[in-house]
Amino acid sequence: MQSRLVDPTAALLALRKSSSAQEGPARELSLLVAVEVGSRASRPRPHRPCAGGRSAPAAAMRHLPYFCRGEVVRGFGRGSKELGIPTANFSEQVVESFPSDISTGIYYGWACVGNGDVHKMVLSIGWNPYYKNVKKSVETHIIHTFKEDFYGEILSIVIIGYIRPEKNFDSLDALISAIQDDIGEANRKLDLPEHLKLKEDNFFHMPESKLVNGH
Ligand SMILES: Cc1cc2nc3c(=O)[nH]c(=O)nc-3n(C[C@H](O)[C@H](O)[C@H](O)COP(=O)(O)O)c2cc1C
Ligand SMILES: Nc1ncnc2c1ncn2[C@@H]1O[C@H](COP(=O)(O)OP(=O)(O)O)[C@@H](O)[C@H]1O
Repeated sequence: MQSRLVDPTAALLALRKSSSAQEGPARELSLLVAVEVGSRASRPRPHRPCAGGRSAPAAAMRHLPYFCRGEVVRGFGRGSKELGIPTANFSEQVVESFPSDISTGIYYGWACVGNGDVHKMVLSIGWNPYYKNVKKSVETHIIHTFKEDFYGEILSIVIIGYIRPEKNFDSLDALISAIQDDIGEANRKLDLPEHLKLKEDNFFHMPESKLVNGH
């Protein structure tokens, strides 16, 4: 499934038509969350998305800024334990809803857990060549210290800029060091005024119940 941000009521009606097996508000919310993914075709683009001074693939840039919302699910548990850098994973359904031609690689943007504050983030899209994953994943490291895990919560992100392609590394230390550099780059880029604007976007202030009701 690939979908742009659409009128939530229309999306819900379309989904109701296509899935009659399970009914009820919880089902409606999960379906709607799954489709609440995409760039905003009608939204004026306030800036050209950035590529960290390097040339970024056109397939990365044309989809940015990219808005996405979905539940946080479990991954392999390596982020915290092996890297010391936890990454919140989206479900397979949300990963599949990304444009099929969006470049794999490392990106930066803004993220919000539930109705919490909006924080800087770095994001990895792809197969994690160092670990040779079989399934594509979309993983967000939020540049903030949380008191506890937030599995099952709704993570909202806007992807703004591309940093680099995914790479294999000779050692775990080299991978960690590259991710730390990405975090540094994201930190600097996101302080630019044109990026700060997206932090205030209404997307981060839409309670899920409103989306379900289509208001
Ligand atoms: C900013 C950032 C950059 C990353 N770069 C790479 C990379 O170049 N190569 C790679 O194999 N994995 C990369 N990863 C993915 C990590 O390997 C992955 O997050 C880690 O394996 C944890 O996965 P898990 O959440 O499934 O446990 C990156 C992750 C982040 C957040
Ligand atoms: N700053 C953070 N960024 C992302 N996830 C975080 C952060 N702090 C805590 N977490 C929690 O850690 C989890 C990711 O840890 P990780 O070890 O990568 O496990 P997994 O492989 O299950 O994603 C997230 O799902 C979230 O619940």
